[in-house]
Amino acid sequence: MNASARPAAPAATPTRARPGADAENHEAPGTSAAPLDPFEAPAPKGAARALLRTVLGPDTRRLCLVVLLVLLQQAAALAGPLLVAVTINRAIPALTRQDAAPLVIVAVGYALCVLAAGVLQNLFVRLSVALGQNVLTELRSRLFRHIQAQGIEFHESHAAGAVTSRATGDVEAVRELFEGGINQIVTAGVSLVYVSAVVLALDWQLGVAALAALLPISWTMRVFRKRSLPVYQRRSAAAAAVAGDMNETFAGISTVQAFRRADANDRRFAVLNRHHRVENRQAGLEMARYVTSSRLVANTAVAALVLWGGYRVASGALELGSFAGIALYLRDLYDSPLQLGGVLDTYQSAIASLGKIAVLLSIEPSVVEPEHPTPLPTLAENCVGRRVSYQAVDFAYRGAGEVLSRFELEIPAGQTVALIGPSGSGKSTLAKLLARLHDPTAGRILLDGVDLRSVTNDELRNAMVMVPQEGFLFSGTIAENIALGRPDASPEEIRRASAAAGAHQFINELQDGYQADVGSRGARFSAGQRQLIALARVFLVDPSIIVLDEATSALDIPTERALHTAMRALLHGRTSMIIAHRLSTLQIAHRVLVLADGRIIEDCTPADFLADRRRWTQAHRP
Ligand SMILES: Nc1ncnc2c1ncn2[C@@H]1O[C@H](COP(=O)(O)OP(=O)(O)OP(=O)(O)O)[C@@H](O)[C@H]1O
Repeated sequence: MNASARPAAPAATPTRARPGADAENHEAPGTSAAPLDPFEAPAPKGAARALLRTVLGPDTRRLCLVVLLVLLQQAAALAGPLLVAVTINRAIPALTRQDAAPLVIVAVGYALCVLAAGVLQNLFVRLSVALGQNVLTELRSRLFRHIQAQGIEFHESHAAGAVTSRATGDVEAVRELFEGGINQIVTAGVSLVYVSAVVLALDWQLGVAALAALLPISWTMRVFRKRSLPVYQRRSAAAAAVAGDMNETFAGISTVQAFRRADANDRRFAVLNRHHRVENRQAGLEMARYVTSSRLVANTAVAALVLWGGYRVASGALELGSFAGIALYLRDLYDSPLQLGGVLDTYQSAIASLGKIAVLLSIEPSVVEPEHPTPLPTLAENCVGRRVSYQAVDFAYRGAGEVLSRFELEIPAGQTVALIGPSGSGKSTLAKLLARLHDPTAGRILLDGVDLRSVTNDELRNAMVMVPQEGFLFSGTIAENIALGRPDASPEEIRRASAAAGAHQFINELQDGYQADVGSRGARFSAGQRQLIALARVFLVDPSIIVLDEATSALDIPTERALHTAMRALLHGRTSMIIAHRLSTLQIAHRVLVLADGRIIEDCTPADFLADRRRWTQAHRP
């Protein structure tokens, strides 16, 4: 359903309905009853990490190398305070005894450490960026393939924007983690272990006290993690709702403007946008609370340790150098968890996003490739059509009532059937089942005796083409658009197909002919021209079965005539099902089926049907 056609208050998809409604009712989003839609389901525990493991799988060796580099880099980078301790405890007393060697060794060691830390850091960043890019590329490819493989049901029931947001916005959150977050997490983790060991080695008593202060710091971190995960999940859903609303509105901008929906849309968008702001602020507040409380604990601990350490030096229990080294290390020690907390924001966001990506990737397509395919019988000579049989077909859309019940229909090979009937009578459902955009809930549909579910996608692609009502043109040239179903077609084949469809003349009159750019969604062509291009596509594929949803837009008489001539030529000998929106189209058909409430109420010839034109009006009465 289009944004513009939808009433302002309740939204069509759960993604959008929830945030809007929540913002108005001041309820916590996500606290309502569990959603039926798997797309909206919370990620199962561990799903995000499991997904990360599978995408990181091929890069395990590179990952090990990154870890090794971090270990070495941190050892070099954190050597400074240890060298200060050695300088005070050993090198300076040696110098007072005229022995400069220890001081020179410490100075050279320090310089080497600084150099090594820089070089290793550079290598580590390069490797981890490459690793991150591999993960992101793999995630995007998986998502694109998976979303594209979903049945039409999935796409009809989810706002394109919400799906796109998961494929772009959520991947973006993972990108942030890989482009800095992981660096910091790994560095902070390694530094924590390393500094703890050195501090304990310098003075175990002061070391134990310093480490004990890590407990309250890590407790504040755990509280933050627990509180922030749902906040980040809600923020991510709110962002998806905003993206979804924008996407849908702009996709249907002509209807928005035709129905003067701009103000109503502004109001609805304002609700979603406010909700997004509230969730964003909430996430920011969580972060601020964490930073303040953990810093307070850390600074109090440093003050207490310096006091006790100073007292131990004065009493001779601790060397001055060791005390200085520990004091210098305290900053690194307490900064590590604080730093970890800082990047936890990125980490939590990324894990929430990975969870949502994992949920999307776990949704099984409603129409799947057969495990044990059956090939379609070879067509007899001079026969281009195939026999179609609907046998005891039941069908219901997800979450909706039954549309077809024990539906039976036989279409002999080569017959053109026109479907007519009031809106909602099941014409499109019947056509979509034949094109295998959905599978029957029960019963089966056969092509020359073979169940559609047993035919491979490759074979089906060549055997059947569905021409939707709106001839959608993709960005690119006209030639590329005509060759959509057969990208390997030669320019001559493309020209012949468009000539057969009656499109050659107007294409030829364009400045760049077949190389003309179609522009945004083919807006530069009339509805009739787009239909002719759509028919040319079908000529090129040369299928045995055609399912055609006739365009409803009014065409002028010459274009309609051209379209009918093209359709007559295209359908000749093939089995076809046309959802007829024009009385004149019935003349192309061999048979007319009148549907009502998912049943055939009349099965007759066009001549019989047309004998009484009033029946057309009756058949189309909603
Ligand atoms: N995606 C969907 N989800 C749920 N119900 C649907 C969906 N698509 C169609 N329906 C319902 O199935 C029934 C048959 O719809 P269908 O689109 O097949 O009718 P139609 O005869 O083609 O109508 P129209 O001429 O208006 O296109 C209707 O009650 C409709 O509301």
